Amino acid sequence: MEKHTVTFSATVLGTPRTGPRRELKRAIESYWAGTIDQVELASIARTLREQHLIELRDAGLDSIPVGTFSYYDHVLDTAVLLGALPERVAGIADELDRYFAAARGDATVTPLEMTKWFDTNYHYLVPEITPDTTFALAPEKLLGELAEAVALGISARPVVVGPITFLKLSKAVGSSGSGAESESESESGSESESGSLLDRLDEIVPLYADLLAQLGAAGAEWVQIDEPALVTDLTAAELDYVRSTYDRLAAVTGRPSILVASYFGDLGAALHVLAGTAVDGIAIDLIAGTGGVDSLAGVPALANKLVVAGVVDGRNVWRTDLDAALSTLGTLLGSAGTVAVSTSCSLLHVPYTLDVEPDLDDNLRSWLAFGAEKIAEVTVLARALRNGVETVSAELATARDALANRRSDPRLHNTTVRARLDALGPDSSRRAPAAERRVKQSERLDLPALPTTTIGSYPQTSQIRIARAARRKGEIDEAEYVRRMQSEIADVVALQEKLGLDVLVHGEPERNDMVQYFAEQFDGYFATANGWVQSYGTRCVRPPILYGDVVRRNPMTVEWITYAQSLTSKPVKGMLTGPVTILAWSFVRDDQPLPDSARQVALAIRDETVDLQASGIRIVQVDEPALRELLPLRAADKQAYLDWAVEAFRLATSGVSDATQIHTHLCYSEFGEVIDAIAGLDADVTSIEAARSHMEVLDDLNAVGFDLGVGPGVYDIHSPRVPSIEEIVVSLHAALKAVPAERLWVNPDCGLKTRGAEEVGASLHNLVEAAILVRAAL
Ligand SMILES: Nc1nc2c(c(=O)[nH]1)N[C@@H](CNc1ccc(C(=O)N[C@@H](CCC(=O)N[C@@H](CCC(=O)N[C@@H](CCC(=O)O)C(=O)O)C(=O)O)C(=O)O)cc1)CN2
Ligand code: MET
Ligand SMILES: [Zn+2]
Repeated sequence: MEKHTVTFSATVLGTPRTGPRRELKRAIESYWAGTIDQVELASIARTLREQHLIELRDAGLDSIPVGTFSYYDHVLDTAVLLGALPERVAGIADELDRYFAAARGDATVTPLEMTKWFDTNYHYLVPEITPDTTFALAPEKLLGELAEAVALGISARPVVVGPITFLKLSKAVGSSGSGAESESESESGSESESGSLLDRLDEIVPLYADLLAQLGAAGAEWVQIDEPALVTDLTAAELDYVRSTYDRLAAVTGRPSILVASYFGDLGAALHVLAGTAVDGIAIDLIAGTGGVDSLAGVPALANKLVVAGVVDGRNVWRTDLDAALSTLGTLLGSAGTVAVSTSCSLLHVPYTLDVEPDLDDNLRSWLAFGAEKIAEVTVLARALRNGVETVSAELATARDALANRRSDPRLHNTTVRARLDALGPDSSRRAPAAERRVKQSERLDLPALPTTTIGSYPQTSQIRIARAARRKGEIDEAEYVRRMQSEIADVVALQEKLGLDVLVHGEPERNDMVQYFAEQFDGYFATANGWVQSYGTRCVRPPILYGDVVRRNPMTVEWITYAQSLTSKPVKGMLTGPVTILAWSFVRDDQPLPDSARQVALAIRDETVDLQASGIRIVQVDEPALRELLPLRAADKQAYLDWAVEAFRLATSGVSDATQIHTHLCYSEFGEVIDAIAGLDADVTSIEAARSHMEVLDDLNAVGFDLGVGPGVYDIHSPRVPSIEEIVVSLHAALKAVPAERLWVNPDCGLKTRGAEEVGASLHNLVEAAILVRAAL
């Protein structure tokens, strides 16, 4: 390290930001609704930031990340920092409204595309870079947040998304002025097109250099440059870009010390490259990384750097094994110049604190650590390094006891479930050939060509949420709650009948969330009361905690679906969430392999499909929107994942007879790398997000010989815009070029729960009319 460097010992790479009680979410939504103004919003946001900074300092961190606050998304913030918002929002004079227009669109502007942040359930906005993009530094937000912290006397470390990651996550679009809609060639965004964008480093690295100098002048001792893209497979040319970029940034005069933060996996070859530059520190994820601490010993250049050791899991909720972490840190001291203790990644992905979870039993509580508890673990470990292990012996003993308590808990092993899974042979997850199933199903269902349907949810109105909140508080009893939900179901069924849809749904009003709803009904799962985690923008989820063997206590959906079916002679689809998605959107066990957990969840879902069938339900949809999300970041690990993921889905869906039609639904992703797996699911009908990708997914499916039913989404439900009949007709004709009419279904892109009732009625009306027109012309 350079001699001026002041080092630190305890930090985290980032923190949650929506507010411990979702205060920021509520404030932003109030601003959108026009009930508060910008001044009030800014003041709420500032108070939240300042309280949080003080908490982090008082907890004992001696370097505190700033600039990680966001009104919507940190990648969008980086686009603003670099002056790279799309041309189509440039005309919006107000800065904040321009920002929100880029994030969410408005009456005239399509928003940036949203996609998954690496293998997490957080979504970022994909910056669009055109040949005409002229980058320009806009550091006010970051400098402002730094100044707030400095004024509080806090040792603040500004955080920015790094230049390599920024360009790798951005998408190249044709030319300025054109919206995302017209950019078919680069719709697959980030990954495939990224090579070409790295040649724009020459334009943005000077801005980062300027930023570093300004941060140094404003009093920052350290800056954290996040480069999670470095844990993905990089070509030799890309590694050269890493080298030249950080050589250039390290050469900036008056800069703070530079910490390059990697997370979500191993740096691999990029570690040697980074270590060979003059950056001062590297943050290493010692949880997700499989190379482990020993691989660092072979990097002599680390001996003059600060290694920020991610030994506390930033993405899962288990209490840290402090003895194991200390041993890792001990090994690391042999290869690094200096060691600081940290979380493995930003705490964005975990809830704020266990303190607001009244329903946890003492045992389970003792096994867990949310944000605040993880910060405490970091400081204990840092104290052990600084002052000796004996100074934290009480904390180590508590951790040891909790771990022992967890290991011996009977809830971790259910012999019935394990015996049932052991008894299943490989044939238990195979159905009869698709062609045989098709014959039996079409006799039973008697559907027209191009059947119309929806993906499951209808608008989650405030009426619905108020009823659920009232039930939670005991203000209404179960019978009244059921009555209100049934009345919602009856409305949704009546609406679908009126619109003339062919396959109906019950609308999912009773579900707080498509994963949490099921987790609440499984043994082995704990659903939090306040464990909110940002999913995108102001939308949050409460990932449930899988801690033991999974047992379905009772049928979970049968009464709701059969009620809906009792109201109509048209088929109503049973609606379930698949095992991969249930796990992807949960905090999962770390004491057994994920595929083992997947089989347990799959068995529970399989039992539900069988019960639905026995109650007269003819179609069951098992959603797997997160299939792509869990795909490992490195090519070498992908196939093994896809194998167990497909197997789990098939286990969940092969308990029914040939005449029961299995649907699945996939969304939120680019499907290129998982196309074979989609075919492998062997679902009779697959509805898939396609509206924003111009139906290209259909050609990809054809390329792998897919010959089952498919419903490419014909309009984008992420926008309030009502699609016209004509444009849906155009979509359907495009689909018919790739898929014969016998296999084609007509449906939206995804569920309708975030939409308003009026636009849903109008959109579905147009969808049905379009299907009738195209059908007539077949
Ligand atoms: N787990 C998960 N991950 C996912 C998705 C998903 O559906 N689930 N979809 C994608 C992301 N899309 C998402 C779309 C919508 C929401 C969403 O609407 N979230 C809601 C919360 C949903 C929820 O849990 N609702 C509960 C609790 C609602 C609530 O806040 N109630 C109030 C009281 C009632 C009120 O005033 O509205 C309270 O508790 O304070 C319910 O309905 O019961 C929100 O942020 O507002 C989240 C993610 C990918 N990842
Ligand atoms: N059945 C679910 C729904 O319609 C599928 C959503 S995929 C994120 O909401
Ligand atoms: Zn979906």
